[in-house]
Amino acid sequence: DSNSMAVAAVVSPSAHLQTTVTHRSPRVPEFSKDEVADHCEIHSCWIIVCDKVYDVTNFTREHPGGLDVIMEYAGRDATVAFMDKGHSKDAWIVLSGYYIGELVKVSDNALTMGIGQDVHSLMLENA
Ligand code: HEM
Repeated sequence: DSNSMAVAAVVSPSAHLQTTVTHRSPRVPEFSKDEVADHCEIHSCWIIVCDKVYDVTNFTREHPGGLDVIMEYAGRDATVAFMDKGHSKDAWIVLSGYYIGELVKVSDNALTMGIGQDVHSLMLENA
């Protein structure tokens, strides 16, 4: 029925704007901070950069800057570290190859109240 259909504008990792029709399930996978945090090991290493989630498991050993600096951020937000190092455009392209989805957005209200991710996790748990 028409209620279960939604038209969504989705920005793909390659930054092409697409209009797509979805049937309740979101087109781009979304992960909570807790889900990302579960992937903090050498055999499964996810990181967050600019609210996007990357599975860099197969890259850690190839990283020109070394395995350790990435593992320091395994399961966590590496935005500041990644930016501070001043990675090249190539590094951003390499990173984009490991994109798996978006970090869940928290409602503006929750953010304004300063509660953020915690509230969203509770909502998911009680859904
Ligand atoms: C996980 C995503 C990451 C990717 C895809 C990535 C990619 C790269 C690439 C391609 C280079 C080669 C130089 C360049 O192109 O800029 C590089 C170098 C480097 N990266 Fe990363 N990097 C990542 C995360 C990090 C993090 C979290 C740190 C933490 C500080 C870091 C620190 C460095 C350092 C220090 C170098 C310089 C190595 C050298 O002396 O040549 N990288 N990275």
